[in-house]
Amino acid sequence: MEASKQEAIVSENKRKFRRICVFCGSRSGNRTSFSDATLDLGKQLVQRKIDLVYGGGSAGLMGLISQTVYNGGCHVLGIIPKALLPHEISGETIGVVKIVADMHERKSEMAKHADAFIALPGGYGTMEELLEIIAWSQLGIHDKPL
Ligand SMILES: C/C(=C\CNc1ncnc2c1ncn2[C@@H]1O[C@H](COP(=O)(O)O)[C@@H](O)[C@H]1O)CO
Repeated sequence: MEASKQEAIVSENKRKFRRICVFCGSRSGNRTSFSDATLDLGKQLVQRKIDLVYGGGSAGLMGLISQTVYNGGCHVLGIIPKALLPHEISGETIGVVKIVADMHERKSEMAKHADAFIALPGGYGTMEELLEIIAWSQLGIHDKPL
């Protein structure tokens, strides 16, 4: 095998986080710093060639992070319960959208597909997702960084 190919594989394997799950608001919130932080994170993911796993919504900070990562050329996987499709997705979908049965399956799929979790500002939904993923860590259900 060529040395350059070998180096590429080694550096790829060294890269710990290939897909990060981001929990964030389905609204933009009332401070521009929320959108600024979301945009910064999206750009960081793109710069580090890290793919995004998120809740699949197209509005608010969820829409902003997914659009930023997708436009930057990284893979975006959105996971959304069927019942929420008309509420959280409007217009064209971004990246790959996986439709699941319910909220629990959504969280479990998000956790399965990600190597780590990051929470940005959000509402009760974001808080719930973050707390559950922390609780799963405490219970030993996963050992992924958050
Ligand atoms: C029904 C279950 C849990 C209760 N609630 C939620 N669990 C997971 N995700 C949720 C819940 N409520 C809303 N969400 C989603 O969070 C996203 C951000 O919402 P925010 O309120 O704007 O922060 C959004 O996609 C919501 O659908 C059983 O497990």
